[in-house]
Amino acid sequence: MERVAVILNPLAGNGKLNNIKDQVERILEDTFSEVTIYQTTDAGDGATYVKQVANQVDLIVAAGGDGTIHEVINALAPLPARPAFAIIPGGTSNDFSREIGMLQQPLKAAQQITNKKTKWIDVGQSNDHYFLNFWGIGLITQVSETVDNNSKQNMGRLAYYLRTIQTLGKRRSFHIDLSTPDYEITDDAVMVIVGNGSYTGGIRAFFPEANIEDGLLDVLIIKEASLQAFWSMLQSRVGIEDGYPEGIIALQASEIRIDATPKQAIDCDGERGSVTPSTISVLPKHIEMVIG
Ligand SMILES: Nc1ncnc2c1ncn2[C@@H]1O[C@H](COP(=O)(O)OP(=O)(O)OP(=O)(O)O)[C@@H](O)[C@H]1O
Repeated sequence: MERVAVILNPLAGNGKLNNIKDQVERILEDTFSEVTIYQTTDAGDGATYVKQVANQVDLIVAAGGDGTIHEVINALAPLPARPAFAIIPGGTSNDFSREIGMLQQPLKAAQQITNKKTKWIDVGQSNDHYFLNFWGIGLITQVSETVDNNSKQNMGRLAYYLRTIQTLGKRRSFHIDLSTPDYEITDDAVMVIVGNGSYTGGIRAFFPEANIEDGLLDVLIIKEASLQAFWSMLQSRVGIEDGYPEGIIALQASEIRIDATPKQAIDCDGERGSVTPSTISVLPKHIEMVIG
């Protein structure tokens, strides 16, 4: 692992990476023989750089918030030959960087990358979208939509959960037909979440036991009646140790087909994707990831 491309969003996290990009470069250059920093100037640049450099480097480092990570992984995952991937966290939640044990100070994360410790990790796929953390419909999409930048900067990850309280009053249930190799479920729900990693909005809220190497996705179906109990549980413990409240269906699967009536907008890792119906599958050990 010698040739490294760093795709860096200088605006991420209110510009915090912009001030330290030279230091990041120096840290990486002490270990890797070839380091090039590509700064994004607009949404979409991250994907363009991946396509340009993927077959010329051994490692792509995405430096930015979850939006940048999502863009880079979506360009990387479909390639037939994929360089290794690493993250320098620079945003608000930095969900997947937490999952793989990266320190949250960007310079410390750059230092961790020089250890070249790697792991092959699973990637989730929903139609032609890829996700590292979660796929969701229902309440979770309303939460992502209504978290504005001000709230994010002032309150960070808590913003997602404060918004959830506000959104609880506006929930609307929908009908789902969900099937996996082992289950057929027809029911009403206010939220369906499929997890690969265990972090959402910076905390291990929904899938504390998720494993990114097991070739399985975790599914949670939350019904209207169980929503308040579920929310109380998240607030009180921020993690699920003793099982889920009644009315919540939890299962694991390698492939999930889901249709919803009315159609639901899909959120992948906090970014708006397509709409249902969707086939969600896991690509087992699809990416070699540098871990902390
Ligand atoms: N220079 C840029 N100007 C405008 N948009 C950019 C630029 N670089 C990247 N983007 C886009 O901005 C979006 C948000 O970026 P990113 O997630 O890195 O930062 P953030 O919003 O500060 O982080 P977080 O979402 O964790 O709060 C991404 O979807 C990315 O494609």
